[in-house]
Amino acid sequence: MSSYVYKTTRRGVLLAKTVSYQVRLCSGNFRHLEVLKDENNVAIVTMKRAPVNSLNTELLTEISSVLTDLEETKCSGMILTSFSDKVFCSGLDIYEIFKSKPSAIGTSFSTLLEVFIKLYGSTFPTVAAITGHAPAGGCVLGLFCEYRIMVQNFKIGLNEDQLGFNAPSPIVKLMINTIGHRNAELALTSGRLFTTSQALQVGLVDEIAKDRTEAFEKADGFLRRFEMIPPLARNFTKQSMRRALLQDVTINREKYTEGFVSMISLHEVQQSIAAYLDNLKNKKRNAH
Ligand SMILES: CCCC/C=C\CC(=O)SCCNC(=O)CCNC(=O)[C@H](O)C(C)(C)COP(=O)(O)OP(=O)(O)OC[C@H]1O[C@@H](n2cnc3c(N)ncnc32)[C@H](O)[C@@H]1OP(=O)(O)O
Repeated sequence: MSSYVYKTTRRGVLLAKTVSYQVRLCSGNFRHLEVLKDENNVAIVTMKRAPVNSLNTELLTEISSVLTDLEETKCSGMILTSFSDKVFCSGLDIYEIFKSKPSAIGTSFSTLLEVFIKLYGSTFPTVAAITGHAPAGGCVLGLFCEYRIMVQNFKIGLNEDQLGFNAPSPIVKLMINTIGHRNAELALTSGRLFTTSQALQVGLVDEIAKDRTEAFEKADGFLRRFEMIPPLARNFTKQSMRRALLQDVTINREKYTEGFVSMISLHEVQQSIAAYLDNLKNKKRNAH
């Protein structure tokens, strides 16, 4: 078997071309995720929905159920990453929000908010090893984590305005909390995608890695910071800092979902998405 297994150890992270007997698979049968746990109960959750990890409802539901499993099994930390060395996650599956029924758009967005609540509010430390581009919902997944390490020479950001709609308010708040009001306003209104080094400068990511292996070493380093910190204290502090936003999303999930569906269903927005998709296809054609 030739799949790679990333094994965290006290001395760092080994990238081993092996099926490691010390790493066990998390329970659950996932189509788009690989979930490994090491002997310290650190989980490595790898999204593997080819080609670009677009977040359809199925993938979002799988992420949500892994998060429940990790809480139940008292996971001591989680690294979220991608199978791809080019794309971390391309955001919501555009085909679930383009020319789709309101109910499908609603389910997709509501499931994203479910992941928001569980990942942003997790009791265990979380880190995103961003091994490639992370536009829109891809950036959002990273923002749900506590720390972001991004491989150099990719792009990340909330480019929703380029698609013709705006990022909903809890996502805007998350961005403001991360990069500050001024930077967030400038970035969001222009749908800006930052290069890895620009993202570091503005605080959208916390560290840069030269490649996947270094990203994992740094992710492991982040998790090891908490080895000597009592988990209960750490979690109380985390929850107290995140409570306001978590409560807002939990209480208003339905309202935010309805708002998102209404916005996406607008004729002008659907036209913008169509133009964006054309542009994406043309770029691809011109590249060949
Ligand atoms: C703010 C939060 C509120 C709502 C949350 C989120 C909203 C969203 O997330 S909307 C989605 C926004 N996403 C994007 O704008 C990303 C668009 N994609 C890209 O920029 C590039 O594809 C990417 C840089 C990710 C990768 O580039 P390449 O490696 O060059 O691949 P291709 O562009 O050739 O793409 C391959 C294949 O995948 C399809 N694709 C890409 N992104 C998506 C997507 N988000 N959903 C569905 N499908 C996607 C793309 O069309 C290609 O398909 P084929 O042409 O059939 O091969």
